[in-house]
Amino acid sequence: MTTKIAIFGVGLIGGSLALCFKGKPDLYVTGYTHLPELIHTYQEREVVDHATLSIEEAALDADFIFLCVPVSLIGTYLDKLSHLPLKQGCIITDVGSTKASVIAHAAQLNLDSVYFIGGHPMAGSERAGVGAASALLFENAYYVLTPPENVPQDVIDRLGNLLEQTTRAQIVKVEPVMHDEIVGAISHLPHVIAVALVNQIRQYNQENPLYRMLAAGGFRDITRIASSDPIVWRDILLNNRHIVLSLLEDWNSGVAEFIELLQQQDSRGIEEQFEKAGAFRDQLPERRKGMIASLYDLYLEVPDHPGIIGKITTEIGNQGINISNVQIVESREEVPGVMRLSFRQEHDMEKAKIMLQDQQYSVFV
Ligand SMILES: NC(=O)C1=CN([C@@H]2O[C@H](COP(=O)(O)OP(=O)(O)OC[C@H]3O[C@@H](n4cnc5c(N)ncnc54)[C@H](O)[C@@H]3O)[C@@H](O)[C@H]2O)C=CC1
Ligand SMILES: O=C(O)C(=O)Cc1ccc(O)cc1
Repeated sequence: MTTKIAIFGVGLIGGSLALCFKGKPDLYVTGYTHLPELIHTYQEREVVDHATLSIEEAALDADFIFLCVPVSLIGTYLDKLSHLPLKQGCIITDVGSTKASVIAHAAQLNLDSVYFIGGHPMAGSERAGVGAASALLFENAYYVLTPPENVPQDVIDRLGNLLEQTTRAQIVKVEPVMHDEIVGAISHLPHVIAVALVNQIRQYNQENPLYRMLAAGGFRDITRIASSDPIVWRDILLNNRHIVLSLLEDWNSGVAEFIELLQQQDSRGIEEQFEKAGAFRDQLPERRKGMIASLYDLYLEVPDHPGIIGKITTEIGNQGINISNVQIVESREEVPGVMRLSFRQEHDMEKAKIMLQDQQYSVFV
């Protein structure tokens, strides 16, 4: 029997889930959008089996409904769905980056013979929209579920099994408030810091453009998440503001401690800060996808020939290897330029490296 899945908001996360479900035996995916112009985009990109502007058409016969809209809209769609005669046993879930307020909202609704289970795939990227969606996004990542106590285990398993089998993520159950505290610290706080840091440098750069010119790999890497979607992040930060505010106070204390160490020229104290941080960081799991995604970079020397960038990227594309980003780090006349190719998957980077080395390029990881 066909299992019908409705996705509300086929953007980065909704589109990636749709790509995980679509084409699997006995799964049929309908994408709902509020924007007529997106219907064509969904169809052209073949992310869903069917696209619709009608909430009823998407929801009424669905076995699973995934709410993949910005956090401030999850409650709005839950309200709308709660007034519809949904299929008995239907599981509604969301992918929002905060959980406590969504769970509290759902608990107040009169959901008759349907279930709500909060969800949060702990993987993503700084990009937004269906164009950035990928079936591989959640592979080897954690996928948090926050089921309310009154949801039977076999219902939780139904959602967990669907997700594990299609996304290849690992399901973990976490209590919603604890989820928001931990995710606040490992994801929301780093996003605020990255944005504040980039804006600090942006101001210096207005006086002197050498700042941007000289900002190389390290700065770019630690600030990648500052390019995240403003609407999605406005919603996340406002929704989790009490936790983020408390984390920012702790951050201020950490900065004040550093100021003091520098004012006192406390050499040992500065060393200790690096030692403690390094020891903790070295214990982070290496191979698993974390909240903040890695990019795998390859560098290669390229002669300054017209068309060379197109040639290299096309050859890599022809091998079915996905490039996430391309940048020319340096290119001057008479001097070979250095091209940086970034990949989301380590195995893509490895495949590209071997292919380029076979073609006699100088390649560095
Ligand atoms: N960006 C990331 O890496 C991650 C995001 N999330 C969560 O996933 C959710 C979606 O975020 P993304 O996919 O990143 O954003 P996105 O911007 O790529 O997708 C949002 C989708 O919502 C749709 N949408 C916007 N307003 C709407 C409305 N009024 N009615 C119906 N649809 C509407 C958009 O058309 C788009 O398809 C958010 O709740 C976010 O917190 C969760 C994990 C990772
Ligand atoms: O770009 C990155 O690495 C992220 O941090 C992606 C991300 C954004 C929001 C989430 O709730 C989870 C993951």
